[in-house]
Amino acid sequence: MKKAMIIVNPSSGKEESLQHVRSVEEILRDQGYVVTVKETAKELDATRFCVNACEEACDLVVSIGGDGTLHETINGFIDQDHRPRLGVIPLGTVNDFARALQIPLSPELAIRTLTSARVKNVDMGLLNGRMFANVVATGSLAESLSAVSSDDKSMFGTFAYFKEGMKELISHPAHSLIVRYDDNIWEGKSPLFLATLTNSVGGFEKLAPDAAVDDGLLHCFIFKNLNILNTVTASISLFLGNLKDHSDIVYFTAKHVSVSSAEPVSTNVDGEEGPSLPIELGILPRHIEVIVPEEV
Ligand SMILES: Nc1ncnc2c1ncn2[C@@H]1O[C@H](COP(=O)(O)OP(=O)(O)OP(=O)(O)O)[C@@H](O)[C@H]1O
Repeated sequence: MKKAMIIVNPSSGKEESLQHVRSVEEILRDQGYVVTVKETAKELDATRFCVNACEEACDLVVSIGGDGTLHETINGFIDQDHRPRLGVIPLGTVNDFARALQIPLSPELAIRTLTSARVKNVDMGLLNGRMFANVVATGSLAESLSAVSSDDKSMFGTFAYFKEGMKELISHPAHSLIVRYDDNIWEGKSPLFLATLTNSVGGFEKLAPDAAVDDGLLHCFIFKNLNILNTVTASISLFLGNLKDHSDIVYFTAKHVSVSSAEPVSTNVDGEEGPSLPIELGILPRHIEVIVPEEV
């Protein structure tokens, strides 16, 4: 008998997740799964539930929520010999992981994807021993992203991050960062360092068009001291998909990266507040099997 666990965050996005649980249950039962539903009530519940799913040898875990719920869910896979296949129903405000895997952002279509026979083995990032699915950001601009309120996210979606970022850029100086990668070192002032596994960051699907979910690489961007003027040109590059070629951006790929600073600097991991610097980043190539839509 196949076993599936649904992990649902009722607070994600526009707080509509619970409406979709019944349809997910039905579609899984039709496929012969015995289904358990676990509703999160607080931080790290999704991780505990996913640990249980691994220990109970579930075949499938379905995460219903945003990138934060997904981040907590995948961290339940750490050190597990048995890792269930993952299904994703994106109900957050940004949903970078779903965007990167072409999982539909419409809940009804995403739920239908659970019948797909196609799976993809997807890289997971490591940050100080914990996993991440999309992106790590650090610097003053990243700090402002953690400060985006739930109300703003529900009201403005991706634009809430853009709005907060522009505000921060005008009011706060860059931090001194030291970025070490492979045999290289970059030192200087930067308002933002990003390490992404996926093309989509903060809902901008063209931020890192070269980042394939299974290429075993961290795609890194160091924003050099941005001002109002070059922010405009960087924004244009962002929309055109060639940010990595902008003269005020340092771009590289690596398997190991460390970032430190003499100043206290926090991070944003998969859209939620992360640990303070220093951080050590690594990669677990093709670590998790995710259900993705059939090829069209
Ligand atoms: N019942 C709950 N009430 C409030 N917060 C919760 C609850 N359950 C889990 N959480 C927390 O909510 C956080 C955010 O969830 P999630 O990312 O899914 O939604 P979101 O912030 O609306 O979406 P996005 O990350 O796409 O902006 C999770 O990191 C988790 O710790």
